Amino acid sequence: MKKRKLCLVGNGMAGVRCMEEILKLAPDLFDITIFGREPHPNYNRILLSSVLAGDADIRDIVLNDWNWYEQNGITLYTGETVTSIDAEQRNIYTDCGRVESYDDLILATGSLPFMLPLPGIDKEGVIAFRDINDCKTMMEASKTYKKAVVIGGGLLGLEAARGLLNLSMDVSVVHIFDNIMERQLDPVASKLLQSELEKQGIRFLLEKQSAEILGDTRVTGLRFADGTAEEADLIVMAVGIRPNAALAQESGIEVKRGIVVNDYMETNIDHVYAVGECAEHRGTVYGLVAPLFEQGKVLAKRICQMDAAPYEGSTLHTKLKISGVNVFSAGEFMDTSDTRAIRVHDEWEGVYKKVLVRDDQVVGAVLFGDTKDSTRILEMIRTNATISELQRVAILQNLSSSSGASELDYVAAMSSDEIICGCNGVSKGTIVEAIYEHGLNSVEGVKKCTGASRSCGGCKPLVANLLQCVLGDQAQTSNQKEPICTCTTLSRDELVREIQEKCLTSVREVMHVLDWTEPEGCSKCRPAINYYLNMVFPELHEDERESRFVNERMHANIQKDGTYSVVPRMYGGVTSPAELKKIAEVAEKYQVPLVKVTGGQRLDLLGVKKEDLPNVWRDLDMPSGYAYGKAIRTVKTCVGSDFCRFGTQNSIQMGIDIEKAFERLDTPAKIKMAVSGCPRNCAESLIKDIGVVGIDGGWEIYIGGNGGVHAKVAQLLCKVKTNEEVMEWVGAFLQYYRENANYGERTSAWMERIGLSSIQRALENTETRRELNYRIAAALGVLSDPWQDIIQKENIRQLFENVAVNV
Ligand SMILES: Cc1cc2nc3c(=O)[nH]c(=O)nc-3n(C[C@H](O)[C@H](O)[C@H](O)COP(=O)(O)OP(=O)(O)OC[C@H]3O[C@@H](n4cnc5c(N)ncnc54)[C@H](O)[C@@H]3O)c2cc1C
Ligand SMILES: NC(=O)c1ccc[n+]([C@@H]2O[C@H](COP(=O)([O-])OP(=O)(O)OC[C@H]3O[C@@H](n4cnc5c(N)ncnc54)[C@H](O)[C@@H]3O)[C@@H](O)[C@H]2O)c1
Ligand code: SF4
Ligand code: FES
Repeated sequence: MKKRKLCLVGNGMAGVRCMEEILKLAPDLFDITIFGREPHPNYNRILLSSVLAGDADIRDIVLNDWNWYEQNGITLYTGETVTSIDAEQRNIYTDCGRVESYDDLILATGSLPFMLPLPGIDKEGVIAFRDINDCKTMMEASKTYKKAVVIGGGLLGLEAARGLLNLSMDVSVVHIFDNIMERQLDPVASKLLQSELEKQGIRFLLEKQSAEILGDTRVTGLRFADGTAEEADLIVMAVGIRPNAALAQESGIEVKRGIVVNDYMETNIDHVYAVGECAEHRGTVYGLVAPLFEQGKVLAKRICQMDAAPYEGSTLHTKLKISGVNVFSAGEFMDTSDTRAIRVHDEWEGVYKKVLVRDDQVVGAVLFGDTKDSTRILEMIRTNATISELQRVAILQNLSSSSGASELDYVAAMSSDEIICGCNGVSKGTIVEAIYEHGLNSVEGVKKCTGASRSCGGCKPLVANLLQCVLGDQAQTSNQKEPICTCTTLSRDELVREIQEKCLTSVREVMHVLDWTEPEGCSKCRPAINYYLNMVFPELHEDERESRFVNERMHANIQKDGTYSVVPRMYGGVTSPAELKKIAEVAEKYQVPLVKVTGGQRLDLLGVKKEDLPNVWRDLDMPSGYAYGKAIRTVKTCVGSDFCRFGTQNSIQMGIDIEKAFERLDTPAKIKMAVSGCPRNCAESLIKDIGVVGIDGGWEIYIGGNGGVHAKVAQLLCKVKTNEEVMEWVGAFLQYYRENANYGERTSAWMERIGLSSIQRALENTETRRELNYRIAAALGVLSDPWQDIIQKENIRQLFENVAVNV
């Protein structure tokens, strides 16, 4: 039978996904030709945010490489724009003079970024963020220029801003309303997000109407309608998108906001279909991939002349892709007169959750700080589930949050038709079936087979947990190779191995010998390499302060107003009248505006001027508390058996001993510890990286707790009888973490990745613990107090005083 001729205009995410569905259903039905304006094969546009943020490489975001087109017999024309359609003759015409006939035509031309029609818009340095080219322009600009302004505080603008910040630019976000992401978040969540992003270093200019782009040939600033202005070397416009429907309109196809389609993605012209962001369905134009992929499935069936359920529209749901910031929004998010809300707002933990209910049906949700409930709530919205009074009470108190259950418990409790991958609509049941049927044991395998995690990647941890749940130790969830940054293809383990084998002893040497693509590295890899060198060769490698983050270079925490905070070491949180007097005198002498007790039981002198730091340290004459470093921070203690009538162990002394033994030690991420004298746990040992709890006749040691944004309850590592054993196990655990975790990875995340049992297996061997303690002693042996070093050594002090503060 003669194949029908199928043409696709637009080589993007929606069109090519629809083609994949068609090839799955009827691989021999069509002779396929694809036209794409961009000079690339189909790539994952979503991950451009990750490329900009340095978390992915452009080479890794290709979805269908050149071979895929060839293997499927597809003729592909890239860098070629379709300029008109003759629907009567069924011909299309391109800017290269090509004429192509078709039997069926799919339009998937996507969107165009909206550019505000401001005077000066055509100046050099004013761009959108839509494609690989824009991404490259931003990365290039960051090498020469410092000040970026992003116009638009929506999803795209915020992800662009975070990426530019990672590229070491100063970033301001200009937003027209008082609340950012007002299309997805209610005012409470919006303000929480703004505050979190401000902490990360993004500046917000709210309720600002842009009026003019300043500069001669290149942009130098942005002027607002209120007369104020903001300096800018680069302006990124992220104020929304418009369906790219001009080609269709000029060819006589019905267009309103987008190309008008019915429930089968058919336009008003026979044999012409539209899918993706260019299409308007029942008055709605979508700008997220999940609906576009749903549309593609319906169209594929229709075009293959198979029975297809109509496309009836989608529930919108989205997550912001900024690492460390968890934001989810689905369906309705603003309270109305006929909705009632179930709300949780924990200001300590920075968690806000709101679920909107109308007539006992969940119609929307906003989650900030903890988004683990998102799949479950989305399922309720999608299926119009009615909730009982009991469910209403429990809806935000599920397994994932306060009860301390693990991520694995959470995924185990999901029902089989719950969706794991929102972008691609893949359920838990489908993945489990694929794992068994195809013998899959990795996230990559699941991705290839089911499509789960192929788009935004946000569901990867859930897929990994599901694999572990189904396969236990057989699951390969931790050893997938991930380069440490985009300057190299080397993973953390490979880098450490190369350092050891090639005996590399400086950051520069590592970059040179291991063929770094950026000769100076980036803000992600430089501190990481410095840490790995310190860890592998503590005695050989001289710490490279210029590779450290600003707080570690300054040995103090920089504050909002540019001053610093100084936290002296107070072992176990114990002080004395003499010490308190000294601190009070220093605070008075240097007019320290605020003295505060920290969460770790230390005294914090806030607001110290940079130039006063060395003198403050000299006058204090106390060791640094390392409150600024990826290092051993504090050991919090309770009153313990000496004073407390419930105490079974001397927690104060144990805390002091631990702190004295391991102070100053560099670790992949900060380490907080606590010792409680009995299971009442007054020192909150169970939310610390290491928590020690006194019991009758000994101690319990807990690991992997976290009291921050990603709260985690610590898990029991072991029970021991003596104080010496506590020191031995704590030392071994610390060194094992130092040697195996990724730089920047807290113990809680590391443990979630590799599993408690693998740590227990490694440390249960006495000989291993002995060797680990031997190596930690070597690392500790070369450390000295940094404050004293700066005071005593003139050259370091000068260096310190001249250091450029680069946040
Ligand atoms: C930085 C960024 C981050 C994003 N993050 C997310 C996210 O986290 N989650 C999410 O769901 N969505 C996200 N999106 C949105 C998502 O990428 C889009 O919804 C999706 O790519 C749209 O697919 P599409 O095929 O309709 O359009 P596109 O992917 O834009 O593809 C259309 C293609 O058609 C080509 N074309 C247009 N006209 C012609 C012509 N006349 N001839 C030939 N070729 C033509 C265009 O050059 C383009 O390559 C993000 C978008 C960006 C830019
Ligand atoms: N994580 C994700 O899901 C994700 C990430 C990036 C992009 N996207 C998608 O890409 C598309 C583009 O994103 P977007 O953020 O540009 O679109 P958007 O329409 O979601 O947001 C644009 C924002 O710009 C603001 N704005 C409008 N005019 C302005 C002006 N003159 N000055 C300042 N601010 C102004 C709006 O109030 C709005 O908040 C959307 O479809 C979005 O869903 C999604
Ligand atoms: S944890 Fe136990 S020993 Fe420590 S203060 Fe509380 S009750 Fe007393
Ligand atoms: S949720 Fe986006 S890829 Fe799975």
